[in-house]
Order: sequence, then structure tokens, then C-alpha cells
Amino acid sequence: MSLTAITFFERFEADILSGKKTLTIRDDTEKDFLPGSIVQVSTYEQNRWFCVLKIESVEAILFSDLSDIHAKQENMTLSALKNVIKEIYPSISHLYVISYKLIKEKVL
Ligand SMILES: CC(=O)Nc1ccn([C@@H]2O[C@H](CO)[C@@H](O)[C@H]2O)c(=O)n1
Repeated sequence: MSLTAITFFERFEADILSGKKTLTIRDDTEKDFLPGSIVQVSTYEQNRWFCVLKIESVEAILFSDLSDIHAKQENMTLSALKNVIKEIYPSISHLYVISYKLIKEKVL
């Protein structure tokens, strides 16, 4: 079964809703998203729904192969991105780049 929901840390919500952040990097527990599928998005902290994303692609990547291109799509510098990933996934080198498109913004 492919995954149909994802959580993000609250601090990334604004960047996702403004379209500045168009990918996320996860470990193998969160790699089973089907390209083209619709995913419900909530905050990690409160499980508060905030948007819908459409998965564009899921690609394996090694931590050491992360580049400025990934960082730009995360709206971060490469060193900031690497630090974030090291905090969330300490000592994991096999990761997955999940790219997505924002298809529904929060209705105010
Ligand atoms: C809440 C939860 O379960 N896990 C994660 C895991 C990752 N991320 C973000 O994805 C990018 C690369 O990892 C960075 O922007 C991360 O901060 C996140 O927001 N939430």
C-alpha cells in the first residue's frame, strides 16, 4: 500500500504553502509515495491539516550526494539542509528525495 499522508514540522508550513519548498527528504519508512498520488499534509507537532500535495517523484539519494539543487528546492542553503537531515535522521546515509506540487492551499 502506498502512503496517503505526510507530516512536516510546523516551521516548514509557510514555505510549503508559498511554494518555496517543493521537496522533502525522508528515510525508507516514508518512501512509499506513488507519483501522481494526492497526499494529505499535517503538522508533526499538532497533527493539524494544512494542505494537499501531489507527489511528482520519489528518488533514492545518498546523503553525500545532496546538492545545492536539492537545497534550493528546500529553500535552504546546502549546509542548513544537511544539518536538518543530520538532526532528524542521525547516521542514515540512504535517503529518498520526494518532490511534490502544492495543489490546494489552506482555506482561510
Ligand atoms: C515531521 C516528520 O515526521 N518528519 C519530517 C522529516 C523531514 N522534514 C523536512 O523535510 C526536509 C528534509 O528532510 C527538511 O525540510 C525537513 O525538515 C519534516 O518537516 N518532517
